[in-house]
Amino acid sequence: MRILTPMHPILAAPLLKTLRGQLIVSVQADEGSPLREVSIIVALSRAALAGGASGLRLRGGEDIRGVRARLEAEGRNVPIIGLTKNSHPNTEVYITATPDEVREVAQAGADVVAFDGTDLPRPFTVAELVRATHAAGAMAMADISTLEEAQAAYTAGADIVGTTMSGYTPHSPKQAGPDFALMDALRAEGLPFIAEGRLNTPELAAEALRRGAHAAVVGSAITRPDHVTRWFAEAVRGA
Ligand SMILES: CC(=O)N[C@H](C=O)[C@@H](O)[C@H](O)[C@H](O)COP(=O)(O)O
Repeated sequence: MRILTPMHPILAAPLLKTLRGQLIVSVQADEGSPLREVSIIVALSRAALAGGASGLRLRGGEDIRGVRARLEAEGRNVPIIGLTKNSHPNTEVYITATPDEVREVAQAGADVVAFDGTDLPRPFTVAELVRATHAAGAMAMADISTLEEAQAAYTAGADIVGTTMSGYTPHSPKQAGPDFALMDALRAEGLPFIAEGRLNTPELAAEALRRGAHAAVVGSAITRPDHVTRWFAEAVRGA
């Protein structure tokens, strides 16, 4: 049986309500990937929705516009979390780092803008990115790597945090699996969160929900066949 934490007031927003206990699929193709084409991102997104995803996480204005247009043509209104990556030079912060990027993502059709919510040296504060997001009419998701960053993001006005960056900042633990300790800490503090990062099996995604995640974002295991192939190839070669 699924155990969910009691509904936090912040989660009463209609969009977050529709995502409660649901799977969100991240559909991103990195530069150099054979999948780096808008039409492929659209097809992968439609496949994810056909399989039961309730929301999508997409990167860059082009992909967001492409998927939004196709879904609208089909009469479907699917929640989209949007972000940019590596758009701002000279910073370690690589997920949506500036108000301009926030606006690009929101104007392309994202309902939620995901941005870096870590303690890394950054060109704009989390509060500035929250303000830009709200001014653009979207909800603000801070991608964090620690409990302290989550607390600071909520203080700065974020609507939700994601565990996305755990394992990708120098001050968070590197691990092969999801950061369940971070999820437990967020839950213990009563902070709502979306679980994201290395939820590589259905069991791990379900476990994240049992540990109080509002929703689970899965990317690589569903939409990066090159990564999944590498997991298999390495296992086979090491056998
Ligand atoms: C750290 C970072 O850059 N994460 C990115 C954030 O959007 C994506 O590359 C990930 O695919 C996404 O977070 C989902 O995670 P996973 O692919 O592990 O299921």
